[in-house]
Amino acid sequence: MPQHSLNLALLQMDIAIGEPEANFNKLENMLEEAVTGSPKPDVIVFPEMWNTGYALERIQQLADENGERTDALLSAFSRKHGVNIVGGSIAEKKEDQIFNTIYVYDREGNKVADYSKIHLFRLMDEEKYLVSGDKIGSAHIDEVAAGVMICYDIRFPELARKLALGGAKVLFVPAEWPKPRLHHWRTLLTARAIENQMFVVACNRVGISGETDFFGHSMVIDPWGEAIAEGGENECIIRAEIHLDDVDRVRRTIPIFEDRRPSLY
Ligand SMILES: O=C(O)CCC(=O)C(=O)O
Repeated sequence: MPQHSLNLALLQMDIAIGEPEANFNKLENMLEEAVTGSPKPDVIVFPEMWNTGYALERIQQLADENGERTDALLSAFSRKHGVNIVGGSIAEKKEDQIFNTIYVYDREGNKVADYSKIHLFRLMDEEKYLVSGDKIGSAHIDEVAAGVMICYDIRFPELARKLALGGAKVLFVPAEWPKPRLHHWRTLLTARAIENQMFVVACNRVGISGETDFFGHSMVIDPWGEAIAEGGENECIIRAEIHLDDVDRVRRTIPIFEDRRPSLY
């Protein structure tokens, strides 16, 4: 029987650019804080590229080789604390290729899904240093069907729709989304929630890296488009409880999935 509610903890962290050691330490501290605080989370989420930040010119040296260090930490932590993890994303090195990849863990420490960002963000030169993934990301978290995507991916409504049509009721979005585009961030996340009648759980970073200033504003948005939690611009843990029945209720109220006309578009 699928779980009917999930307690979430979003680690809205600052990221030290090009310093995996500092970032692993920071993450471990915030993970401890997340599981010792109340309510204990069912799912912990963190931002995009949390291990290295956008140190793209040195990414070949800095990226996690086959994700081994990340896997060791997140697998052990999720098993020890019996918690699901949507592990932000990391710079992951496979042979000489670098991917921007999310790992998802269940409460037993099993890696149940991975997803490498499929839309690389040219404004931040991602396409010059990273290789895009070639599959979409979905997972079951305590039997709840979920989709995962990364940052710029939210500008592609087809992707969220495909995940929703595949059954997803919750969409997790690790991000490093900078100023000045707060209006885009909030609007696009809210639109993905409303049009797909799903929860959107988006975890952004805070802090300044070089000339780029990240505004945080991590959000949990319900299937009616209301923000039920939103961070400010400081490092913090954002907690929220989501009730999965809300998805079915909204989908019954305005049955867009029955009213679609895919033969016409
Ligand atoms: O689409 C945007 O405005 C921001 C995207 C971004 O920063 C990213 O994908 O890393």
